Amino acid sequence: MLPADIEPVIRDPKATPPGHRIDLHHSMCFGCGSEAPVGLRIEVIAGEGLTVTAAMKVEDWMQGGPGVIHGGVLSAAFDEVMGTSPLLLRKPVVTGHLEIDYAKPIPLGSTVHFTGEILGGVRRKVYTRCVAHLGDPANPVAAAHALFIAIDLEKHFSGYRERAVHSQHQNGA
Ligand SMILES: CCCCCCCC/C=C\CCCCCCCC(=O)SCCNC(=O)CCNC(=O)[C@H](O)C(C)(C)COP(=O)(O)OP(=O)(O)OC[C@H]1O[C@@H](n2cnc3c(N)ncnc32)[C@H](O)[C@@H]1OP(=O)(O)O
Repeated sequence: MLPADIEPVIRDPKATPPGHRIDLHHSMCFGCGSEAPVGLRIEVIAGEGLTVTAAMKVEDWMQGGPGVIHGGVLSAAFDEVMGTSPLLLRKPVVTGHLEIDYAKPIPLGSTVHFTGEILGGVRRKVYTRCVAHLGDPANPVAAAHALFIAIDLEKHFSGYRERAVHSQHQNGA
Protein backbone atom coordinates (compact mmCIF):
# COMPACT_ATOMS: atom_id res chain seq x y z
CA MET A 1 0.00 0.00 0.00
CA LEU A 2 2.89 2.41 0.64
CA PRO A 3 3.89 4.35 -2.50
CA ALA A 4 7.43 4.29 -3.83
CA ASP A 5 7.70 8.08 -3.44
CA ILE A 6 6.80 8.14 0.26
CA GLU A 7 8.84 10.71 2.20
CA PRO A 8 9.72 11.03 5.88
CA VAL A 9 7.66 13.55 7.84
CA ILE A 10 8.64 15.53 10.91
CA ARG A 11 6.77 15.99 14.18
CA ASP A 12 5.74 19.63 14.60
CA PRO A 13 7.61 21.18 17.54
CA LYS A 14 4.30 22.63 18.76
CA ALA A 15 2.51 19.27 18.69
CA THR A 16 1.04 17.80 21.89
CA PRO A 17 3.98 16.54 24.02
CA PRO A 18 4.43 12.80 24.60
CA GLY A 19 2.19 11.45 27.36
CA HIS A 20 -0.52 14.07 26.86
CA ARG A 21 -3.93 13.69 25.31
CA ILE A 22 -4.25 15.10 21.80
CA ASP A 23 -7.07 17.64 21.99
CA LEU A 24 -10.56 16.60 20.99
CA HIS A 25 -11.23 17.79 17.47
CA HIS A 26 -14.96 17.94 18.13
CA SER A 27 -16.88 17.33 21.36
CA MET A 28 -19.73 15.68 19.42
CA CYS A 29 -17.51 13.38 17.34
CA PHE A 30 -18.56 9.71 17.34
CA GLY A 31 -14.94 8.62 17.82
CA CYS A 32 -13.59 11.00 20.46
CA GLY A 33 -16.33 13.40 21.51
CA SER A 34 -16.90 13.61 25.24
CA GLU A 35 -20.46 14.87 24.65
CA ALA A 36 -21.53 12.60 21.78
CA PRO A 37 -24.80 10.84 22.73
CA VAL A 38 -23.41 7.58 21.34
CA GLY A 39 -19.73 7.14 20.72
CA LEU A 40 -16.41 5.52 21.44
CA ARG A 41 -15.00 8.39 23.56
CA ILE A 42 -11.49 7.41 22.65
CA GLU A 43 -8.67 9.45 24.16
CA VAL A 44 -5.63 9.46 21.92
CA ILE A 45 -2.33 10.05 23.69
CA ALA A 46 0.71 11.48 21.93
CA GLY A 47 3.71 9.17 22.05
CA GLU A 48 7.35 9.73 21.22
CA GLY A 49 8.15 10.73 17.67
CA LEU A 50 5.34 9.97 15.26
CA THR A 51 3.45 7.56 17.51
CA VAL A 52 0.14 7.64 19.38
CA THR A 53 -1.56 5.28 21.80
CA ALA A 54 -5.13 4.74 22.96
CA ALA A 55 -7.22 2.23 24.89
CA MET A 56 -10.88 1.30 24.49
CA LYS A 57 -12.99 -0.83 26.82
CA VAL A 58 -15.23 -3.12 24.74
CA GLU A 59 -18.73 -2.46 26.04
CA ASP A 60 -21.82 -4.60 25.57
CA TRP A 61 -23.38 -2.21 23.03
CA MET A 62 -20.37 -2.81 20.75
CA GLN A 63 -21.32 -6.46 20.25
CA GLY A 64 -21.29 -8.02 16.78
CA GLY A 65 -21.07 -11.81 16.96
CA PRO A 66 -22.18 -13.24 20.31
CA GLY A 67 -19.76 -12.12 23.00
CA VAL A 68 -17.38 -10.29 20.69
CA ILE A 69 -16.86 -6.80 19.23
CA HIS A 70 -18.49 -5.79 15.94
CA GLY A 71 -15.86 -5.41 13.20
CA GLY A 72 -17.20 -2.00 12.23
CA VAL A 73 -16.78 -0.69 15.76
CA LEU A 74 -13.17 -1.82 15.76
CA SER A 75 -12.71 -0.21 12.36
CA ALA A 76 -14.10 3.09 13.67
CA ALA A 77 -11.71 2.90 16.62
CA PHE A 78 -8.74 2.39 14.30
CA ASP A 79 -9.98 5.29 12.15
CA GLU A 80 -10.11 7.57 15.17
CA VAL A 81 -6.72 6.60 16.58
CA MET A 82 -4.89 6.73 13.25
CA GLY A 83 -6.79 9.83 12.09
CA THR A 84 -5.66 11.73 15.15
CA SER A 85 -1.98 10.94 14.58
CA PRO A 86 -1.47 13.55 11.79
CA LEU A 87 -2.19 16.20 14.43
CA LEU A 88 1.42 15.46 15.50
CA LEU A 89 2.25 17.16 12.19
CA ARG A 90 -0.44 19.75 13.02
CA LYS A 91 -2.38 18.67 9.95
CA PRO A 92 -6.16 18.20 10.06
CA VAL A 93 -7.09 15.24 7.89
CA VAL A 94 -9.93 13.07 6.69
CA THR A 95 -9.74 9.38 5.92
CA GLY A 96 -9.10 8.45 2.29
CA HIS A 97 -8.52 4.72 2.68
CA LEU A 98 -8.68 2.36 5.65
CA GLU A 99 -7.92 -1.36 5.76
CA ILE A 100 -8.11 -3.72 8.70
CA ASP A 101 -6.69 -7.18 9.40
CA TYR A 102 -8.87 -8.90 11.98
CA ALA A 103 -6.60 -11.51 13.56
CA LYS A 104 -8.59 -12.75 16.57
CA PRO A 105 -12.07 -12.31 18.03
CA ILE A 106 -12.12 -9.57 20.67
CA PRO A 107 -14.32 -10.40 23.67
CA LEU A 108 -16.80 -8.00 25.26
CA GLY A 109 -15.35 -6.67 28.51
CA SER A 110 -11.77 -6.65 27.24
CA THR A 111 -9.69 -3.51 26.76
CA VAL A 112 -8.18 -2.96 23.35
CA HIS A 113 -4.82 -1.15 23.35
CA PHE A 114 -3.83 0.66 20.17
CA THR A 115 -0.40 1.82 19.04
CA GLY A 116 -0.43 3.96 15.92
CA GLU A 117 2.40 5.41 13.88
CA ILE A 118 2.81 7.80 10.98
CA LEU A 119 4.88 6.10 8.30
CA GLY A 120 5.43 9.06 5.99
CA GLY A 121 3.73 11.36 3.56
CA VAL A 122 3.44 12.51 -0.05
CA ARG A 123 2.02 15.98 -0.71
CA ARG A 124 -1.30 16.03 1.25
CA LYS A 125 -1.26 12.25 1.87
CA VAL A 126 -0.28 10.88 5.28
CA TYR A 127 0.29 7.12 5.60
CA THR A 128 -0.27 5.44 8.95
CA ARG A 129 -0.46 2.03 10.57
CA CYS A 130 -1.77 0.78 13.89
CA VAL A 131 -1.65 -2.43 15.89
CA ALA A 132 -4.13 -3.55 18.56
CA HIS A 133 -3.66 -5.99 21.45
CA LEU A 134 -5.47 -6.92 24.64
CA GLY A 135 -2.62 -6.36 27.08
CA ASP A 136 0.20 -8.37 25.57
CA PRO A 137 1.89 -6.41 22.78
CA ALA A 138 3.47 -9.64 21.52
CA ASN A 139 0.00 -11.01 20.84
CA PRO A 140 -1.81 -8.63 18.46
CA VAL A 141 -5.52 -9.12 17.79
CA ALA A 142 -5.83 -6.74 14.82
CA ALA A 143 -3.84 -4.33 12.68
CA ALA A 144 -4.67 -1.54 10.27
CA HIS A 145 -3.21 0.69 7.58
CA ALA A 146 -4.79 3.95 6.56
CA LEU A 147 -4.25 6.87 4.25
CA PHE A 148 -5.36 10.29 5.46
CA ILE A 149 -5.61 13.41 3.33
CA ALA A 150 -4.82 16.84 4.77
CA ILE A 151 -7.67 19.29 4.30
CA ASP A 152 -8.52 22.93 4.69
CA LEU A 153 -11.06 22.61 7.51
CA GLU A 154 -13.13 25.65 6.53
CA LYS A 155 -13.41 24.65 2.89
CA HIS A 156 -13.95 20.96 3.51
CA PHE A 157 -16.92 21.41 5.83
CA SER A 158 -18.47 24.49 4.22
CA GLY A 159 -21.92 23.50 3.08
CA TYR A 160 -22.29 20.94 5.89
CA ARG A 161 -21.99 23.06 9.01
CA GLU A 162 -25.61 24.20 8.90
CA ARG A 163 -26.64 20.62 9.61
CA ALA A 164 -24.06 20.15 12.40
CA VAL A 165 -25.25 18.86 15.76
CA HIS A 166 -23.96 21.02 18.58
CA SER A 167 -23.47 20.64 22.28
CA GLN A 168 -23.40 23.43 24.85
CA HIS A 169 -19.61 23.33 24.87
CA GLN A 170 -18.96 23.11 21.14
CA ASN A 171 -15.27 23.71 20.44
CA GLY A 172 -14.70 24.08 16.72
CA ALA A 173 -13.87 21.57 13.99
C1 LIG B 1 -14.99 12.07 11.32
C2 LIG B 1 -14.76 13.50 11.37
C3 LIG B 1 -13.54 14.00 10.72
C4 LIG B 1 -13.37 15.44 10.98
C5 LIG B 1 -12.02 15.91 10.63
C6 LIG B 1 -11.75 17.25 11.20
C7 LIG B 1 -10.31 17.53 11.28
C8 LIG B 1 -9.79 17.27 12.63
C9 LIG B 1 -8.40 16.78 12.59
C10 LIG B 1 -8.11 15.58 13.00
C11 LIG B 1 -9.19 14.70 13.36
C12 LIG B 1 -8.77 13.36 13.68
C13 LIG B 1 -9.81 12.35 13.91
C14 LIG B 1 -10.52 11.95 12.68
C15 LIG B 1 -10.69 10.48 12.58
C16 LIG B 1 -11.80 10.09 11.68
C17 LIG B 1 -11.59 10.60 10.30
C18 LIG B 1 -12.75 10.27 9.40
O1 LIG B 1 -13.40 9.29 9.55
S1 LIG B 1 -13.04 11.40 8.14
C19 LIG B 1 -14.55 10.81 7.42
C20 LIG B 1 -14.38 9.86 6.29
N1 LIG B 1 -13.67 10.45 5.16
C21 LIG B 1 -14.27 11.35 4.37
O2 LIG B 1 -15.38 11.76 4.52
C22 LIG B 1 -13.45 11.83 3.20
C23 LIG B 1 -14.30 11.90 1.94
N2 LIG B 1 -13.44 12.20 0.79
C24 LIG B 1 -13.12 13.47 0.48
O3 LIG B 1 -13.59 14.42 1.07
C25 LIG B 1 -12.13 13.65 -0.64
O4 LIG B 1 -12.08 12.51 -1.43
C26 LIG B 1 -10.69 13.94 -0.09
C27 LIG B 1 -10.67 15.25 0.72
C28 LIG B 1 -10.15 12.78 0.75
C29 LIG B 1 -9.71 14.11 -1.27
O5 LIG B 1 -10.30 14.96 -2.22
P1 LIG B 1 -9.55 16.26 -2.79
O6 LIG B 1 -10.31 16.74 -3.97
O7 LIG B 1 -9.30 17.26 -1.69
O8 LIG B 1 -8.09 15.76 -3.21
P2 LIG B 1 -7.64 14.66 -4.29
O9 LIG B 1 -6.78 15.36 -5.27
O10 LIG B 1 -8.79 13.85 -4.77
O11 LIG B 1 -6.75 13.69 -3.38
C30 LIG B 1 -5.52 14.15 -2.80
C31 LIG B 1 -4.54 13.02 -2.93
O12 LIG B 1 -5.05 11.88 -2.20
C32 LIG B 1 -5.22 10.75 -3.06
N3 LIG B 1 -6.40 10.01 -2.63
C33 LIG B 1 -7.59 10.52 -2.32
N4 LIG B 1 -8.44 9.56 -1.95
C34 LIG B 1 -7.74 8.40 -2.05
C35 LIG B 1 -8.06 7.03 -1.79
N5 LIG B 1 -9.26 6.66 -1.37
N6 LIG B 1 -7.11 6.10 -1.98
C36 LIG B 1 -5.87 6.47 -2.41
N7 LIG B 1 -5.51 7.76 -2.65
C37 LIG B 1 -6.43 8.69 -2.49
C38 LIG B 1 -5.34 11.36 -4.46
O13 LIG B 1 -4.96 10.41 -5.45
C39 LIG B 1 -4.34 12.53 -4.35
O14 LIG B 1 -3.07 12.00 -4.46
P3 LIG B 1 -1.88 12.74 -5.25
O15 LIG B 1 -1.39 13.87 -4.38
O16 LIG B 1 -2.48 13.23 -6.55
O17 LIG B 1 -0.84 11.67 -5.41
